[in-house]
Amino acid sequence: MSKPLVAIVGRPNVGKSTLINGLAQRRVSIVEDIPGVTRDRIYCDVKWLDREFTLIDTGGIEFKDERDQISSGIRQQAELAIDEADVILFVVDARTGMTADDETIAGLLRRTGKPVVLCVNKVDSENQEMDVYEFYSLGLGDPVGISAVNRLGFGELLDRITEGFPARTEESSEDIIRTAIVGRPNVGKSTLINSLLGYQRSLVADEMGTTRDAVDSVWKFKGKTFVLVDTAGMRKKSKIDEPVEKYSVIRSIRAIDNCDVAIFILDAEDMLTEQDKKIIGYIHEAGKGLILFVNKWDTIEKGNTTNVEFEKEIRKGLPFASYAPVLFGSALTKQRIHRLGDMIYAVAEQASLRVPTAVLNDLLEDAKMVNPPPAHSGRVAKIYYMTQVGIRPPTFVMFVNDANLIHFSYVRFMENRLREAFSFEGTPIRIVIRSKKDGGDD
Ligand SMILES: Nc1nc2c(ncn2[C@@H]2O[C@H](COP(=O)(O)OP(=O)(O)OP(=O)(O)O)[C@@H](O)[C@H]2O)c(=O)[nH]1
Ligand SMILES: Nc1nc2c(ncn2[C@@H]2O[C@H](COP(=O)(O)OP(=O)(O)OP(=O)(O)O)[C@@H](O)[C@H]2O)c(=O)[nH]1
Repeated sequence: MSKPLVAIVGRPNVGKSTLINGLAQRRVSIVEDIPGVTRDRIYCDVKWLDREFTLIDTGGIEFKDERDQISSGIRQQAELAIDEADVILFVVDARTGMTADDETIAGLLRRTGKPVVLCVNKVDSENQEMDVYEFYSLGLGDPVGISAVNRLGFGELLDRITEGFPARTEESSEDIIRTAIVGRPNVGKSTLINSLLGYQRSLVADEMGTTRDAVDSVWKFKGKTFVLVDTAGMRKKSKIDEPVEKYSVIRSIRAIDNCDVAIFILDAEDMLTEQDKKIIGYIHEAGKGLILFVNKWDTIEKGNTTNVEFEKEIRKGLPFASYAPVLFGSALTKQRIHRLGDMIYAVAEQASLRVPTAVLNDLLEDAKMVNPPPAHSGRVAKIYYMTQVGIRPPTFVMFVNDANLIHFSYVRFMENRLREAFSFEGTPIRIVIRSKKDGGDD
């Protein structure tokens, strides 16, 4: 059930971004413009036949360091991918031909034993196909020639990437709620899990960082079963100047992909960082339930309005996730953590809520009266009806005469109406606008 992770590595300018954009499926999200999230996209979901995976551009995750030499940057990138990915997609450039950096990366990849798909980009026409052959000497198997710009060769490339992946299965184990515990290093993830479980887990010291899935913990609470998916312990020993945070990003993404509800932990002493916003943006875009837990609340000197002020500050930084409940507490002293079980359960329920079409259309009629959809260059938008097509997250389709006439602000207005009526606390919702020729049936 875990969605495989594919990491792209390669020198700058070989066409990694172009390839990612070509492979990405457009996510249907009602929030189109999340600051810092959609602009530098570091991941995307790819579906191919009955397989799916998450594609990560490790280059996009890398933290810039002025003094960093290019080639050491590449090495870090590649090492990161090696540690975390199920398959590595190594992109080289047919136009420049093989370079010393390519050989360095290939050397690293060969030693890992992980599956590597060697992708030769910029093979734009048939008479360039010979350019692919020189890359055999990298010792990484048959190279696949593609042209990312022209979207050529994608079928074969995707076949090769997904060769060993499991076929997608429908929802499994309804009553277990998978809960990802996410947050920067040191915010108290492990402490929280231990406190929830009521005992100290013996964490296996795994220097290779490969067996973390084994520490998912089963937590029983009020007759319900939760699986706590841990992302802690990301720190690698002994490597000097290791940018710790970049490890947490990939681990977090993997845990989020496989959860129903994510608890994002903030440190009461540091508050929101850009990195936090990115990860929370990812939770939102992935359509997962979200609870914000402000930990280490025991360390804060409190006045009457302290948590109101904190909450305001957090909400200001996360305008797209205003639906997420915020809880203040302490994993160490256990203050308020007993509330988390009920909260997780409530959020999971909200994410699975189904609203009957008749009820939705009553709501729609009301909404249209309060705020008729505006005309656009002389044309009037008509909204015919609305229906819910999915859960986790709740997803609605609104049928209209012309989707281009429905402005984003109107979608947001509808979202607000839906939330006023049904709450959907803790879960994103999606509204898809679809054009229909007329109001008649079909
Ligand atoms: N001819 C040709 N050019 C391509 C192809 N794919 C990408 N390019 C060009 O190669 C250049 C680099 O592409 P990017 O996708 O930005 O490369 P990148 O690997 O993401 O680069 P970094 O962000 O620097 O790591 C751009 O000018 C692209 O238009 C291709 O299939 N054929
Ligand atoms: N005062 C206080 N300290 C806490 C609290 N929760 C955790 N800590 C301390 O914060 C430190 C880090 O806690 P961990 O639980 O290891 O944090 P983590 O997020 O799992 O860290 P990584 O494994 O690095 O990802 C430890 O020293 C904890 O004792 C809290 O609620 N209050």
